[in-house]
Amino acid sequence: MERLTTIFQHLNAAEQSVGLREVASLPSYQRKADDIVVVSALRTPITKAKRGYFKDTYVDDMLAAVFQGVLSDTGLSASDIADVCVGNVGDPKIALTARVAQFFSGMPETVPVYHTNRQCASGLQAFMNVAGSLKTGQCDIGIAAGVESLSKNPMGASGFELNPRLKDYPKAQDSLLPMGITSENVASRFGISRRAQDEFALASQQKAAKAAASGLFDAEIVPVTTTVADAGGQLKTVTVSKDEGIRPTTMEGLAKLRAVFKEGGSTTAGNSSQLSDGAAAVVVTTRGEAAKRGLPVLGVLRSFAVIGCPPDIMGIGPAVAIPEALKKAGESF
Ligand SMILES: CC(=O)SCCNC(=O)CCNC(=O)[C@H](O)C(C)(C)COP(=O)(O)OP(=O)(O)OC[C@H]1O[C@@H](n2cnc3c(N)ncnc32)[C@H](O)[C@@H]1OP(=O)(O)O
Repeated sequence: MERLTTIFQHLNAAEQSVGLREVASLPSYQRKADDIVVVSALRTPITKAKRGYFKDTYVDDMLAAVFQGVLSDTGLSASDIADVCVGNVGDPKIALTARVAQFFSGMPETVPVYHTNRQCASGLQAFMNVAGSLKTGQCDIGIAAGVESLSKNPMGASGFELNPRLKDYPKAQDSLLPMGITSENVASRFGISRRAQDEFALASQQKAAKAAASGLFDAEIVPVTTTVADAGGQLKTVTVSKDEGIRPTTMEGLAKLRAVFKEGGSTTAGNSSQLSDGAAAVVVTTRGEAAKRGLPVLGVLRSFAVIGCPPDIMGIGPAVAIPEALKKAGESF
């Protein structure tokens, strides 16, 4: 009993230290030793593809930076990590890249690494894969990561042979649509005006600028030292520690931008998600293991849901899946 009380005190202390008390006070919230928790979460800065500081950086270098970051943040030995899963969409060599990154980061060969692809949610799926391994007792501590370099691996359905039978399957054809067109489809199908999109973009820029100016991102960003070629092809060494997508933005400035994907459309460079390069990683374990090792609980897995949606409006995915995830967690909104 005394041991249980001590563990419970550890659990409380860990959560209070990261301000999870409000969540912990929800009626449906019960702490259990086998809860899946995040004890470290770090990312590289997010840079502009093709023109940003990571345009010449290899995918494995970005991944290695976040692997090293979370290992040093937790103080865990690399051999404590029982499994690593990397979410990625665009790198055709990700199976090799992920293994290379592991060695760059100093993790020994005994740590297995694999990858998963659930499109834009690949990093989240990597987290769920590690959570599943923890739940089935395959491992005690794992790393879930995500990485994408649109500089090195541009998006698009070019460069491979398409099955001619696609023409008979409209939804299969829709799966090849560029994200910008799916954005136009969402806007017209759900009546989302250009103004509403620009207002959202402005609010997003303002929130990001405020958070960056007050240093809120600093603790989650791993500065990355890399090389970048200038306009003349000359390589220089830089240490990148800031996101590149945040820029001074006004409604007037946004209103001047033309639609990029469709004549008369409403998706512009200002209200689109930027083409980016970057990586992120979390250390995932159980609440009991975190308490044993004195690691802080930064987040707790309450539920997860995956639901497919029409591919020509794929951007609505979260609107379909989040209610289901909340239902599974016993919450509503
Ligand atoms: C891993 C991932 O990144 S997945 C997500 C990828 N996102 C998508 O697929 C969504 C679709 N988006 C896209 O394809 C691209 O963002 C595009 C094609 C719309 C725009 O790409 P780019 O031309 O590279 O955009 P870029 O950021 O350079 O902006 C172009 C111009 O628009 C203007 N602009 C962009 N944002 C703003 C803003 N907030 N306010 C005012 N002007 C702006 C600027 O004039 C800018 O030129 P500048 O950089 O010289 O100032």
